[in-house]
Amino acid sequence: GLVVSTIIFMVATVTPSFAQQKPKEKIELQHGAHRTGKRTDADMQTWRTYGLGQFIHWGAYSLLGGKYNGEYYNGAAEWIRVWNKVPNAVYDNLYKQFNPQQYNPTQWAAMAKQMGVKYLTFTTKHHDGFCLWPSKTTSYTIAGTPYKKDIIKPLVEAYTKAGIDVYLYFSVMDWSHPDWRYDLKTREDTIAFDRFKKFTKDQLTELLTLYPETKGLWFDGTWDNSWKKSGAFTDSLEQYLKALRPGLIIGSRLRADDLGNRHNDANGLLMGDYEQGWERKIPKTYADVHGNDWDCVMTIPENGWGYQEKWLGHWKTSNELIEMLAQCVSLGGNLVVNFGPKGDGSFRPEEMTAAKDIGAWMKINSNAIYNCEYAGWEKQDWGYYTKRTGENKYYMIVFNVPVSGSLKVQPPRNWTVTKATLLGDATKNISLEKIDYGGSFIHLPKGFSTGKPFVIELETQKATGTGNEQKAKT
Ligand SMILES: C[C@@H]1O/C(=N\OC(=O)Nc2ccccc2)[C@@H](O)[C@H](O)[C@@H]1O
Repeated sequence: GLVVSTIIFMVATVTPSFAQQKPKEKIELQHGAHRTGKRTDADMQTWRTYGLGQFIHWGAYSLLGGKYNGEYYNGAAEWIRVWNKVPNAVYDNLYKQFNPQQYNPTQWAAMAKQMGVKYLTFTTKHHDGFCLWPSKTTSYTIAGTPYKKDIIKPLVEAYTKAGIDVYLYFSVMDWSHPDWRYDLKTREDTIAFDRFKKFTKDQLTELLTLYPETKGLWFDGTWDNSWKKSGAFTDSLEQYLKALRPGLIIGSRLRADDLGNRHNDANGLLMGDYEQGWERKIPKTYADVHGNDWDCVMTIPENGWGYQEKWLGHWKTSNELIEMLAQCVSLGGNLVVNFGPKGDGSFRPEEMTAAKDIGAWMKINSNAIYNCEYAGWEKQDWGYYTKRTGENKYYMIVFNVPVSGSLKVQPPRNWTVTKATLLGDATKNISLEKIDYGGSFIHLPKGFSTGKPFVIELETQKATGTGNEQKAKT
């Protein structure tokens, strides 16, 4: 009776209630994240302004285009070497036919410039190990092909000259190297993989030395246990590369922490300058972004990054790609659209059309994409908001016009919209009707339709007065 209830009372008062429980203990890590929050330096600020990027996957796999002996591989074309119908010896000798007579980096850069991309990510070496630069670390390089010449140098020069920053993709996993290991199970594995790590560091040193204009490295092929068990090495490698090239931008696919965690360390902190997990998928809400910088890399077909003669499944239309671009920028990220040139260095028509259409749209609407960030306004069904960094300027990127022809805008409390301008056709008379609580309706002219997404630029200011002044019809 009394004794028991007294004991229960005493226990209850000394045991912190669930809500008051101490935060999760921080796990001591030597090789976890060394920075919390975003990078704030100028190089990273520039990275945030890009909005739109181009990925290019090009290599020996481009010669096959996802096809061998008249049959199509139903996986990603740049992975065709793993298809049991392609003998490794056949694949590993393909490079002896690599002779892209239509390779014209100046034309590639011009197409990218017209498309409106601000950065390029280019495959220097994919999982097959074939190097598109004349590396001294292996004979499996462009120097051993009929083409002979360095692919990367003229590409970096042409894109840099066109005002497009260059980032180099590098696959750690290298199927061609005898010391590559998927896991470290024996002492021999560890000895071999130590040689492999030295080889990797040497190749990366070559890339940063030969192409000093490179703004960053896009790592891939780092999901296997061998790499997850090499946390200390991944940490020292990142520090070495950043010392070699101060300001270098490296995403979250390089590192592993002391316990083999990737992207986020055991304390949930991002290891890398931006989150690199958004591959062919886009965050749904701002919460999914966890306060990180991030970009989404996207194929135009459903999957497949290297040239594939037969695109599998659905091919994204230009409007779908533009909507993905709007979604990414509206959530504080960049969209990087992938192109897979053919073995001869030419682009397929669908990719050239996508570049042209996106470029035409960007010509009118790029103010809603470049130098923009997450707006934080209540999302509406008509599309996505972006905000110009450092200014009180907001953009509505509209994909779905309601049957009423009126677009609702609900700024945060105490803010109101003072002006609405249609980009590209300021004469189109759209009218702004103020409604309760700082909100507005933007009325589009009857029968307004551009057949493609359009942008309305909003000027805003802090609301004055009590907020119940007459609804001014402007
Ligand atoms: C950009 C793509 O990157 C890859 N792989 O990406 C991933 O492994 N993505 C991934 C893996 C685990 C979780 C989430 C994404 C490559 O295999 C592919 O050929 C292409 O180069």
